Amino acid sequence: MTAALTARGVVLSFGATPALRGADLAVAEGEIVAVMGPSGSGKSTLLHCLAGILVPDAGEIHFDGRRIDDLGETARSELRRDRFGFVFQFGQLVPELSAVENVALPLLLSGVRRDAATRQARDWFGRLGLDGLEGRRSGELSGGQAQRVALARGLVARPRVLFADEPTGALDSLTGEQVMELLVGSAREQGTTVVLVTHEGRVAAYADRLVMVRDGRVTTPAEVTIP
Ligand SMILES: Nc1ncnc2c1ncn2[C@@H]1O[C@H](COP(=O)(O)OP(=O)(O)OP(=O)(O)O)[C@@H](O)[C@H]1O
Repeated sequence: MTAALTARGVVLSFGATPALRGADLAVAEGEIVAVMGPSGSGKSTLLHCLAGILVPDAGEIHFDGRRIDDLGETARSELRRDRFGFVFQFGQLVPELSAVENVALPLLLSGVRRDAATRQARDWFGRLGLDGLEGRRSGELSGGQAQRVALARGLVARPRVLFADEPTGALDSLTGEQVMELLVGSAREQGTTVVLVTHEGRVAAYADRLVMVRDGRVTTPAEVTIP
């Protein structure tokens, strides 16, 4: 297996609160990995370390064979902009922008010209069943529609890795499943590796593999059930 993304012995505390205590995870190229575990166990912190948002106190993060946790802030933010996509629980669309402008944003930030960025962004509306909603602002979209727009924004720049933190957490189960179908379908189509944090078993079931985070460490589900 070629690992796209690896965490080795990652330790991180917030002040006196330990969040990760030696987390190890290797995610293969194109793999969709679900991360589950109790509240406060360190799932989001692990995702943020893998994505170069947080810098571990100890341990290493490697992406594409290159160590990334020791890069400076600018290099890490360029890496996030050029190689990674993100979808969060509440979509976090920019409320002042239209749906299509939100989707085009990552392309514009990467230097794609506005007309080309808008064209590429528009393509996603048909693919995700959002035709006709291009001009709406986030306040004029349902939760499921807003999350599909957020998904389009996360994938439009064809990231190598999509980080999804509770992408269905604010949706009812049917809408959540529709979002997951689109997320997984689109990621597979473009070969995007996915790290998916979720509380829901039925959401995790879309992944190729499930790992558990407990007390700041990664285990497999089998290890958890062995007494
Ligand atoms: N910014 C922060 N400042 C202080 N403590 C934090 C911060 N972020 C997380 N923590 C603490 O670190 C630990 C791990 O948090 P994390 O958010 O990674 O857990 P989680 O498994 O994602 O939880 P949840 O499922 O509730 O979202 C928790 O004890 C949490 O309170």
